[in-house]
Amino acid sequence: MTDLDHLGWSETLAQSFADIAEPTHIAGRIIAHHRGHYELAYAGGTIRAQCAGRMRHRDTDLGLPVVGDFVVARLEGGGATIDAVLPRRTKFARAVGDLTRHDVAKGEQIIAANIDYVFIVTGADADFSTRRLERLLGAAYGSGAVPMIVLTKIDLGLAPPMIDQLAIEAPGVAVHLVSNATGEGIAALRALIRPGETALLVGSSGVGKSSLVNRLLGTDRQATSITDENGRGRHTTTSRDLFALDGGGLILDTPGIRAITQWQTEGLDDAFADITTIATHCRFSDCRHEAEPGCAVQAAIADGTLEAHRLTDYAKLDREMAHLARRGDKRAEAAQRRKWAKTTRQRRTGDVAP
Ligand SMILES: Nc1nc2c(ncn2[C@@H]2O[C@H](COP(=O)(O)OP(=O)(O)OP(=O)(O)O)[C@@H](O)[C@H]2O)c(=O)[nH]1
Ligand SMILES: [Zn+2]
Repeated sequence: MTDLDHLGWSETLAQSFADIAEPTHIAGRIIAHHRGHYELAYAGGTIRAQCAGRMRHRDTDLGLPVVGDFVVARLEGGGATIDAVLPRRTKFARAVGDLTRHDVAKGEQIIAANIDYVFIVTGADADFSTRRLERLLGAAYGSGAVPMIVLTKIDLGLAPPMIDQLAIEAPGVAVHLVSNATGEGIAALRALIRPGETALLVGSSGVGKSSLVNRLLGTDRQATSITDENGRGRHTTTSRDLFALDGGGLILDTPGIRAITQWQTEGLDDAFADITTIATHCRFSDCRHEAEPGCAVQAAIADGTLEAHRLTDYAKLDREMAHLARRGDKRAEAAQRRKWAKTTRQRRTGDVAP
């Protein structure tokens, strides 16, 4: 991964670079973001990089670099110093309530940039969470990239209503069937990502994202990111989240994205912890708490342990969130979530609204 074209470099980027770069500058793409530094791929290889001090202390429009960003940097002292982030074509973001960190601009935290596809990975053998799918679709549409659903583990069988359900929940979204165990569908998926294009993987823990990355690469990336010195595994400094595929496409699988399913229900599930806790006892995992048999939430209302208005509020929020997620309006969704979290907090503690 040393050629800029193979990293997704374009005419537009070249123009933006030419507009601001000085003769000592190089262009590169962020392939990993660690606690105190970045890994930068550029024409000369891969190098450890840090942001220039003035970038960290000034509020730029683009904020600090994220994985997938193209940046303007200077090589110095065996490393690189990043002076600017080039304009992002697409950005995958999560809304945040806490704006104290300076990588947070305009109420959203950008997790990955310049992606072309969002692969929503889910196991074909298990039921998926409608709400999670809606959130992921919303975030994907909000990013500007094209969402696609990747059903893994088809060697274990396809949950029969899955395809019909997806047609309803994710209309118009392409569904790809793969098996990381047998390799079925992998070549087709790899061919879909054209040279220079980047696909971001999202999905819950255990759905097979790591296995999918390894399959797409045709090698075990763990073996490439860990050195075995003295028989003990040790992470090297060259770990990366962005991988180049044989066909010229790129895939992005970042730890930041892995936390996504937690934040997506964050706030909401906190505000309605009473209901979500009780709901774990519902007979059906996708229980809507309406008239389903074995609904623990309805039972709790019937025996007086849960007030009926809690469920009414929850259902209303759920409908609104689903609507916003369908519209792909990430910001409105976040505002709505904050509003609800606040209202329910006030209701529960008896505070008076300001
Ligand atoms: N049968 C079968 N098993 C699979 C397939 N893909 C993944 N698995 C298994 O599912 C488990 C989880 O796979 P991972 O690739 O670690 O899942 P992940 O999404 O990366 O999970 P996290 O690292 O927790 O985010 C492992 O035991 C895999 O061997 C598949 O297509 N078929
Ligand atoms: Zn229920």
